[in-house]
Amino acid sequence: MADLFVKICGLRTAPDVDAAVAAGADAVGFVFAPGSPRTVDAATARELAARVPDTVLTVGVFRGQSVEEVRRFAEESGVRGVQLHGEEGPEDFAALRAEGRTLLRATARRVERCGEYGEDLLLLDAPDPGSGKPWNWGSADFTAPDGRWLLAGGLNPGNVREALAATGAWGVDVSSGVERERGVKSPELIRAFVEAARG
Ligand SMILES: O=C(O)c1ccccc1N[C@@H]1O[C@H](COP(=O)(O)O)[C@@H](O)[C@H]1O
Repeated sequence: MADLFVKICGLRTAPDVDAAVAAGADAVGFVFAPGSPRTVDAATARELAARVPDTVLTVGVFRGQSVEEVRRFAEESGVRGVQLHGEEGPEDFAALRAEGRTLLRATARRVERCGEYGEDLLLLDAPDPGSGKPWNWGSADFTAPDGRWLLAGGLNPGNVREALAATGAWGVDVSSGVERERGVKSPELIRAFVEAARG
Protein backbone atom coordinates (compact mmCIF):
# COMPACT_ATOMS: atom_id res chain seq x y z
CA MET A 1 0.00 0.00 0.00
CA ALA A 2 1.28 3.48 -0.86
CA ASP A 3 1.68 5.94 2.02
CA LEU A 4 -1.49 7.92 1.45
CA PHE A 5 -4.67 5.80 1.59
CA VAL A 6 -6.97 6.57 -1.34
CA LYS A 7 -10.56 5.37 -1.65
CA ILE A 8 -12.62 5.83 -4.81
CA CYS A 9 -16.32 5.58 -4.09
CA GLY A 10 -19.61 5.16 -5.90
CA LEU A 11 -18.41 2.72 -8.58
CA ARG A 12 -21.12 1.14 -10.73
CA THR A 13 -19.46 -0.42 -13.74
CA ALA A 14 -16.58 -2.74 -14.55
CA PRO A 15 -14.57 0.01 -16.33
CA ASP A 16 -14.96 2.21 -13.20
CA VAL A 17 -13.57 -0.54 -11.02
CA ASP A 18 -10.75 -1.40 -13.40
CA ALA A 19 -9.77 2.28 -13.64
CA ALA A 20 -9.67 2.68 -9.85
CA VAL A 21 -7.59 -0.47 -9.37
CA ALA A 22 -5.21 0.44 -12.22
CA ALA A 23 -4.78 3.94 -10.80
CA GLY A 24 -3.61 2.46 -7.49
CA ALA A 25 -6.61 2.96 -5.20
CA ASP A 26 -6.39 1.26 -1.79
CA ALA A 27 -10.16 0.91 -1.49
CA VAL A 28 -13.21 1.05 -3.74
CA GLY A 29 -16.75 1.79 -2.58
CA PHE A 30 -20.17 0.53 -3.67
CA VAL A 31 -23.14 2.58 -2.51
CA PHE A 32 -25.97 0.53 -0.97
CA ALA A 33 -27.70 3.57 0.49
CA PRO A 34 -31.00 4.05 -1.36
CA GLY A 35 -31.73 7.24 -3.28
CA SER A 36 -28.25 7.95 -4.64
CA PRO A 37 -27.45 8.11 -8.37
CA ARG A 38 -24.67 5.65 -7.48
CA THR A 39 -26.77 3.02 -5.72
CA VAL A 40 -26.08 -0.56 -6.81
CA ASP A 41 -27.70 -3.81 -5.73
CA ALA A 42 -25.82 -6.56 -3.94
CA ALA A 43 -25.57 -8.81 -7.02
CA THR A 44 -23.99 -6.04 -9.09
CA ALA A 45 -21.57 -5.22 -6.29
CA ARG A 46 -20.62 -8.89 -6.03
CA GLU A 47 -19.72 -8.99 -9.73
CA LEU A 48 -17.75 -5.76 -9.46
CA ALA A 49 -15.98 -6.84 -6.26
CA ALA A 50 -14.85 -10.02 -7.97
CA ARG A 51 -12.69 -7.87 -10.28
CA VAL A 52 -10.82 -6.35 -7.35
CA PRO A 53 -7.54 -7.88 -6.13
CA ASP A 54 -7.22 -8.80 -2.45
CA THR A 55 -4.81 -5.92 -1.92
CA VAL A 56 -7.66 -3.45 -2.51
CA LEU A 57 -10.40 -3.14 0.11
CA THR A 58 -13.99 -3.39 -1.15
CA VAL A 59 -16.40 -1.26 0.90
CA GLY A 60 -20.20 -1.14 1.05
CA VAL A 61 -21.58 2.33 1.81
CA PHE A 62 -24.73 2.67 3.95
CA ARG A 63 -26.79 5.56 5.30
CA GLY A 64 -29.34 5.13 8.07
CA GLN A 65 -29.85 1.41 7.42
CA SER A 66 -30.33 -1.20 10.15
CA VAL A 67 -27.50 -3.46 11.26
CA GLU A 68 -29.47 -6.40 9.82
CA GLU A 69 -29.66 -4.71 6.41
CA VAL A 70 -25.97 -3.79 6.49
CA ARG A 71 -25.12 -7.38 7.36
CA ARG A 72 -27.33 -8.79 4.60
CA PHE A 73 -25.92 -6.52 1.86
CA ALA A 74 -22.37 -7.18 3.03
CA GLU A 75 -22.89 -10.94 2.97
CA GLU A 76 -24.67 -10.94 -0.40
CA SER A 77 -22.11 -8.70 -2.08
CA GLY A 78 -19.01 -10.08 -0.36
CA VAL A 79 -17.55 -6.63 0.42
CA ARG A 80 -14.77 -6.72 3.01
CA GLY A 81 -15.56 -3.36 4.59
CA VAL A 82 -18.64 -1.38 5.57
CA GLN A 83 -18.94 2.40 5.78
CA LEU A 84 -21.76 3.74 7.93
CA HIS A 85 -23.14 7.26 7.44
CA GLY A 86 -26.03 7.08 9.90
CA GLU A 87 -26.58 7.58 13.61
CA GLU A 88 -25.03 4.23 14.53
CA GLY A 89 -23.52 3.91 17.98
CA PRO A 90 -20.71 1.81 19.48
CA GLU A 91 -23.14 -1.09 19.96
CA ASP A 92 -23.79 -1.23 16.22
CA PHE A 93 -20.09 -1.27 15.44
CA ALA A 94 -19.63 -4.00 18.06
CA ALA A 95 -22.40 -6.06 16.43
CA LEU A 96 -20.78 -5.74 13.01
CA ARG A 97 -17.28 -6.37 14.35
CA ALA A 98 -18.10 -10.07 14.78
CA GLU A 99 -18.15 -10.61 11.00
CA GLY A 100 -14.55 -9.49 10.69
CA ARG A 101 -15.14 -6.68 8.23
CA THR A 102 -13.18 -3.43 8.22
CA LEU A 103 -15.44 -0.78 9.75
CA LEU A 104 -15.51 2.82 8.56
CA ARG A 105 -17.45 5.45 10.50
CA ALA A 106 -18.47 8.51 8.51
CA THR A 107 -19.42 11.67 10.36
CA ALA A 108 -19.73 15.40 9.82
CA ARG A 109 -19.22 16.07 13.54
CA ARG A 110 -16.03 16.99 15.32
CA VAL A 111 -14.28 13.86 16.57
CA GLU A 112 -11.17 13.66 18.76
CA ARG A 113 -9.82 10.32 17.67
CA CYS A 114 -10.45 7.40 15.38
CA GLY A 115 -11.75 4.31 17.18
CA GLU A 116 -14.13 5.93 19.68
CA TYR A 117 -17.00 3.78 18.38
CA GLY A 118 -14.85 0.78 17.60
CA GLU A 119 -14.29 1.72 13.98
CA ASP A 120 -11.07 0.91 12.11
CA LEU A 121 -11.12 4.06 10.01
CA LEU A 122 -12.83 7.37 10.55
CA LEU A 123 -14.19 9.36 7.63
CA LEU A 124 -14.76 13.09 8.05
CA ASP A 125 -17.33 14.04 5.47
CA ALA A 126 -19.73 16.82 4.52
CA PRO A 127 -23.19 16.90 6.16
CA ASP A 128 -24.65 15.87 2.80
CA PRO A 129 -22.46 12.93 1.74
CA GLY A 130 -21.99 12.34 -1.94
CA SER A 131 -23.06 15.87 -2.82
CA GLY A 132 -19.64 16.93 -4.04
CA LYS A 133 -19.74 20.00 -1.79
CA PRO A 134 -16.62 20.76 0.25
CA TRP A 135 -16.98 21.64 3.94
CA ASN A 136 -14.79 23.80 6.16
CA TRP A 137 -11.77 21.50 6.36
CA GLY A 138 -9.53 24.42 5.46
CA SER A 139 -10.76 26.74 8.21
CA ALA A 140 -8.63 27.87 11.12
CA ASP A 141 -10.78 26.16 13.76
CA PHE A 142 -10.54 22.73 12.13
CA THR A 143 -8.72 20.22 14.31
CA ALA A 144 -7.72 16.85 12.92
CA PRO A 145 -8.59 13.76 14.93
CA ASP A 146 -5.88 11.40 16.13
CA GLY A 147 -5.41 8.15 14.29
CA ARG A 148 -6.32 6.88 10.88
CA TRP A 149 -8.85 9.16 9.29
CA LEU A 150 -9.95 9.90 5.75
CA LEU A 151 -10.98 13.27 4.43
CA ALA A 152 -14.03 13.30 2.12
CA GLY A 153 -16.47 15.83 0.75
CA GLY A 154 -16.00 17.84 -2.41
CA LEU A 155 -12.50 16.64 -3.18
CA ASN A 156 -11.30 16.59 -6.78
CA PRO A 157 -8.00 16.41 -8.68
CA GLY A 158 -7.63 20.18 -8.41
CA ASN A 159 -8.04 20.61 -4.65
CA VAL A 160 -6.88 17.36 -3.06
CA ARG A 161 -3.25 18.49 -2.53
CA GLU A 162 -4.38 21.68 -0.85
CA ALA A 163 -6.83 19.71 1.29
CA LEU A 164 -4.10 17.33 2.42
CA ALA A 165 -1.74 20.18 3.21
CA ALA A 166 -4.44 21.91 5.26
CA THR A 167 -5.57 18.88 7.24
CA GLY A 168 -2.79 16.29 7.33
CA ALA A 169 -5.35 13.57 6.64
CA TRP A 170 -4.16 9.94 6.65
CA GLY A 171 -6.20 9.26 3.53
CA VAL A 172 -8.79 10.64 1.14
CA ASP A 173 -12.10 9.47 -0.28
CA VAL A 174 -13.79 10.82 -3.40
CA SER A 175 -16.90 10.27 -5.47
CA SER A 176 -18.37 13.34 -7.23
CA GLY A 177 -14.95 14.81 -8.01
CA VAL A 178 -14.08 11.90 -10.31
CA GLU A 179 -17.35 12.03 -12.29
CA ARG A 180 -17.97 13.58 -15.71
CA GLU A 181 -21.65 13.91 -14.82
CA ARG A 182 -23.54 13.09 -11.65
CA GLY A 183 -23.25 9.36 -10.99
CA VAL A 184 -21.05 8.67 -14.03
CA LYS A 185 -17.36 8.09 -13.29
CA SER A 186 -14.50 9.21 -15.52
CA PRO A 187 -11.46 6.90 -15.71
CA GLU A 188 -9.32 9.95 -16.59
CA LEU A 189 -10.47 11.85 -13.51
CA ILE A 190 -9.94 8.78 -11.33
CA ARG A 191 -6.35 8.55 -12.57
CA ALA A 192 -5.79 12.28 -12.18
CA PHE A 193 -7.18 12.22 -8.64
CA VAL A 194 -4.92 9.40 -7.44
CA GLU A 195 -1.89 11.03 -9.05
CA ALA A 196 -2.67 14.41 -7.54
CA ALA A 197 -3.38 12.96 -4.10
CA ARG A 198 -0.08 11.09 -4.02
CA GLY A 199 1.77 14.12 -5.34
O1 LIG B 1 -22.11 8.86 -3.00
C1 LIG B 1 -23.23 8.88 -2.50
O2 LIG B 1 -24.22 9.13 -3.20
C2 LIG B 1 -23.42 8.59 -1.05
C3 LIG B 1 -24.69 8.31 -0.59
C4 LIG B 1 -24.90 8.02 0.75
C5 LIG B 1 -23.84 8.02 1.64
C6 LIG B 1 -22.57 8.34 1.18
C7 LIG B 1 -22.35 8.62 -0.14
N1 LIG B 1 -21.10 8.94 -0.63
C8 LIG B 1 -19.96 9.24 0.18
O3 LIG B 1 -19.71 10.61 0.21
C9 LIG B 1 -18.31 10.85 0.30
C10 LIG B 1 -17.73 11.78 -0.71
O4 LIG B 1 -18.60 12.36 -1.52
P1 LIG B 1 -18.20 13.43 -2.63
O5 LIG B 1 -16.79 13.14 -3.10
O6 LIG B 1 -18.32 14.78 -2.02
O7 LIG B 1 -19.19 13.18 -3.70
C11 LIG B 1 -17.65 9.52 0.13
O8 LIG B 1 -17.31 9.05 1.41
C12 LIG B 1 -18.70 8.65 -0.42
O9 LIG B 1 -18.53 7.35 0.06
